[in-house]
Amino acid sequence: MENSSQVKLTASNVHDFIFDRTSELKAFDETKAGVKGLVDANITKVPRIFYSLSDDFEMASENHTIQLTIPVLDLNGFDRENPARKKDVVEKIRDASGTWGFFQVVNHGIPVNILDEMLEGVRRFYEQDFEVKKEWYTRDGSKTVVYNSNFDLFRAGSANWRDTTYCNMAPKTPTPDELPEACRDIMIEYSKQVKKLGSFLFELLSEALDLNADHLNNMGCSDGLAMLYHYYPACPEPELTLGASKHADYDFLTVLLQDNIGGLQVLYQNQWVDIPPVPGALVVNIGDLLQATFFSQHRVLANHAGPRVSVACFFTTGLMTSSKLYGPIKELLSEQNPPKYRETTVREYSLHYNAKGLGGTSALLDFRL
Ligand SMILES: O=C(O)CCC(=O)C(=O)O
Ligand SMILES: [Fe+2]
Repeated sequence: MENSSQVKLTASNVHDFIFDRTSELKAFDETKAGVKGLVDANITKVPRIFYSLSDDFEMASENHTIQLTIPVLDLNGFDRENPARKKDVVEKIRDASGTWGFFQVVNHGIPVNILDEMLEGVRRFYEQDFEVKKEWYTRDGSKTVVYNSNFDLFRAGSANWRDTTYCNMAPKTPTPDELPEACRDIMIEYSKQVKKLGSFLFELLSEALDLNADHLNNMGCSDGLAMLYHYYPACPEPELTLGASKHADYDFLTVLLQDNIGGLQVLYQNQWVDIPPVPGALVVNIGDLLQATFFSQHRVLANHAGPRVSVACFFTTGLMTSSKLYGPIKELLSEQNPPKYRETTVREYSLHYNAKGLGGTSALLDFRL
């Protein structure tokens, strides 16, 4: 018999039982304090807007059957006059890019004090006085510096446990007074160094693809550099949410600097594999626009141990408004290797990616031929 005190769900009252997600998202956004603001307010429970969808947690890291690690490549002693050494590095890059879409590099030429100061600068930015920081909070993508929590807050299935700041550093570098005082000098210095390293990596990647060394650089792959610095506060219930949902990057190549907390994982043959912090190393990952057959999908776990900080430098193109088409590299096509994706402009691809947000199916799939 039906219990009369039990309320029955009907078409007219169903909305009372489904939490008003949009209002909660809006309220959170209006605080301009991000996830860090929640933690500073000493919350002990993760708000529902951050609950991950179940398929985000599919294939949890506990299910690992074999212990795998992505390759760590030593760029030390790399010398154009030393063909044997060069051949070795190029082969390793070819291997790592083809199987993982990810590798780490050590002895990459960026001094460790610059890496440390970059991470320190990111901490200074997020941990500064809230009244100063909130002036940078915006969802207006035309601003030089865009700080907010979850660029896809109102589009994604679940919000991520992190705050992010976005800034284009090349081809046009902002002047220091356009950047946050907490980290302006190091943003300029670090991105200069990453740009140099990026051109070098594109040379190696070109050779790994059996192209002329300058092919990818000539295509404009290293002209544009977007810097994203993230802050993942310690999470009271890391089993309920993610620092970053599963995604691939929308660029040609990403150079990522992470601190020593950990949590970054790459999806490899249906398993989540940890990308452990290696002192002094930078993580390199192939973005969608350089992707041929593999998706280098990755995510970041939320963590009791935070805050965790990281800096992702996205190599795009200097020509965000250009109609230049990127697609299968003609030199690499053959009957056995037909084109898989249609051509697109960097602008079209970024807009499509942005509209989809993180956590869903890969944006690249929508460009399959
Ligand atoms: O914080 C990290 O380790 C990863 C960040 C990331 O995946 C991104 O910015 O696209
Ligand atoms: Fe990413």
